[in-house]
Amino acid sequence: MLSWSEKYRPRRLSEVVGNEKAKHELIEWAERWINQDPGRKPAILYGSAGVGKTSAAHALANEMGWEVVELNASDQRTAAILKKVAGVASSSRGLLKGGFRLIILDEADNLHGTADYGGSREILRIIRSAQNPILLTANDLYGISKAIRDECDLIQFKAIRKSTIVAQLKRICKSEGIVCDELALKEIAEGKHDLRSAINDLQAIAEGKSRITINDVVTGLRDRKESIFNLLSLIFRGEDMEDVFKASYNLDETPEALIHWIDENLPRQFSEDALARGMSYLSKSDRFLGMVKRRQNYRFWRYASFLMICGVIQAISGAIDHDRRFVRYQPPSYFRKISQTRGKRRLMIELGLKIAKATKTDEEYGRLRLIPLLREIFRDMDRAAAITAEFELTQDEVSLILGEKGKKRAKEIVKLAASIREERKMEEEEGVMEGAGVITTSSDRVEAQSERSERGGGQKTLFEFG
Ligand SMILES: Nc1ncnc2c1ncn2[C@@H]1O[C@H](COP(=O)(O)OP(=O)(O)OP(=O)(O)O)[C@@H](O)[C@H]1O
Repeated sequence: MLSWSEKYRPRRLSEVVGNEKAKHELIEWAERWINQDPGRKPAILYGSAGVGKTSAAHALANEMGWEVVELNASDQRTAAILKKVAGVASSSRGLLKGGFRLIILDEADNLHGTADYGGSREILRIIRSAQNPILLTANDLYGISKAIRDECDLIQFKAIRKSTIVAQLKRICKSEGIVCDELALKEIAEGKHDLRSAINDLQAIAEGKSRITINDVVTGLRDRKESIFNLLSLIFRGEDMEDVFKASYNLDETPEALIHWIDENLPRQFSEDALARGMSYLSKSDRFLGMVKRRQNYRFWRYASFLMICGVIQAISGAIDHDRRFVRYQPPSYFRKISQTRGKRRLMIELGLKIAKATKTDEEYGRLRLIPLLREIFRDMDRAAAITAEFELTQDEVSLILGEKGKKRAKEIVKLAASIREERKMEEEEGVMEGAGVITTSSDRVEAQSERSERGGGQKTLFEFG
């Protein structure tokens, strides 16, 4: 069955509710392309999930009569594929009326996985030579590299107001022939800022009903929220393996998320042998999750789920009678850490790429091996400044290399690096002048040379110790 969020995906910009300013900016942006305005650029539509960014992009293309070439997160966005698909699309004009192809790159803030290696650079190349309009969408604007951001127009999609959500839900109910009181719709919209999740909740609650009341909503929403807690309690109570495994089919979470829930809560409920055995099943399960990632083969999810659910039930079977105490399950702390360190990890990857480029190695080597080495080398201020100048590192990147409490030192290093770069530029200019015969006398040269050594420039090699 088609999900309602797909069924009711807006086809025209006027059907995209809310975000009037963003829609207006989008139309102006499209006009710049139509008029071949010299200031036309690709654009980034950014804002939280489910507020209509992708829908607006498609609706725009539909209204303009533009063909759409779309790459989304599930595509293997290797640089090679990007080159083939987006490269072709961005250099040759479409055939339909309007004459453009609109290239939509969904989740452009998610370009850092292995599959996307090199993708960021490729996108930059494509947007620089674009002959067709390109729209990137992103939840996190700062998840897109600065280089790309600088080359794009930015259009923000804001959270959708509760009243707007309610009005849209009302329209859907009407079209589905469902009688629904306003209070129930308000309850669904409560605390939400996007339409996708509101529509999904409405559909789940309305299934098999021709009328929805506030009670249906309250119980419906509670059931959905509790499903992960229910599953955990079925596992930890050691219920029938087959039943629990089947119950997991209805869970609105991936095995990748479920393993974190089990991992977080298993030690809260069990200890010693049962815990050790349970953890060993989780580690086996995790290997299959790794295979899913590496090979992009989702069939392994089944084995992973089997091991984390049935394996854990098996592992704790002897301990259940001892461990019947009530435990309040907690969401995985891993999720919290991930969201807290997201920006830092991204910066780390960008730094790895920069170092890799400068040292002709790869990103992983740069990040895992060379950053720790640089941390040691950076104890020496002069060398730190020389490398910073050579690699063109920013203050944030130097701070990252220095680690905790390195902020102040990073500032000094970057300042010194700037003066080294300045000095080098002067030296180059002097060289040119010398070549052109401007500095002719030997005393001029001696003066220039002694000035340089006074400033201490150009004496040490970058990685020289001691
Ligand atoms: N502003 C809107 N007007 C009408 N429907 C919307 C709007 N926003 C979201 N929807 C509904 O939610 C669904 C998902 O929206 P869409 O894919 O456009 O969101 P998005 O902002 O691109 O999210 P993501 O960042 O996850 O890609 C649409 O198919 C539509 O049913």
